[in-house]
Amino acid sequence: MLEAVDLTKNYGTAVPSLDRLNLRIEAGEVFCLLGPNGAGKTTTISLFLGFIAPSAGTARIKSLDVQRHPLETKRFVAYIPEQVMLYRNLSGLENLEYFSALAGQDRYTRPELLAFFEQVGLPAESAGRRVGTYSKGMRQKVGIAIAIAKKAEALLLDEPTSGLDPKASNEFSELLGRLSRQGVAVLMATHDLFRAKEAGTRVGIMNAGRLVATARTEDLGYEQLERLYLESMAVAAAGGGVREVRR
Ligand SMILES: Nc1ncnc2c1ncn2[C@@H]1O[C@H](COP(=O)(O)OP(=O)(O)OP(=O)(O)O)[C@@H](O)[C@H]1O
Repeated sequence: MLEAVDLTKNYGTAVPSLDRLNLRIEAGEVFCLLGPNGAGKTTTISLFLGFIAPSAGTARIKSLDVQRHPLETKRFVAYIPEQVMLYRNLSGLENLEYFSALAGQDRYTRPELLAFFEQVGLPAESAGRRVGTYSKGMRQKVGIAIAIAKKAEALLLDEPTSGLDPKASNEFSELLGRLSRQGVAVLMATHDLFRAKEAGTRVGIMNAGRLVATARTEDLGYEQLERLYLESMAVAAAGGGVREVRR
């Protein structure tokens, strides 16, 4: 569903920002990308979104090369950054209507739009309110509602829960779980090991542009994940392949 084959981005620096990433995320998986600042997480997401072109290798969505099929692949994918970009002066419902229409969906009726709102746990009372009055957690939920309305088959998220309180963050993770159970492939970059363990089906740890370890979250306790993360920093410095941790 989401596939990186030897995906590389080099801005002309000594160390590539992304160095031969090989990764496959199937429909229904939530893959959490962990790693320190500058590891290459946002670069990976930007390549899948076609915001930047790879120096080598391929990013594919539903087997289509993102570079060769920019319009088709954009239709399949939804993106939720740290701050979901919405029109502050439009209501939540108007934003939802606008962005789903932009994604090529037929116009939804008001009850249909309200149903998307309800699905993501946004109170019906807020639907007609200006987004400028929403909390961050509410705006992130509008982002998920847009992904659902857009019928996205892949969801890319870059630190979507940063700055959310634990309850909002937990609700957000539950929504991701629900989307994945409906067959959406999810790739989420995060610094939050706890959230990755809770929300993810798999984790990948990056450092200095390289994917250095992967594991299924069901195979690791939180403390083991933290240990793997810390060990991965040393492994990256020493070089080598991807460490796949299995129970
Ligand atoms: N336009 C650019 N020109 C040059 N270098 C860049 C550019 N964009 C990113 N980089 C470099 O690529 C590397 C990877 O950056 P990236 O933003 O992917 O890291 P990240 O893992 O998302 O970090 P963070 O956790 O801080 O968001 C960094 O060293 C960064 O400085």
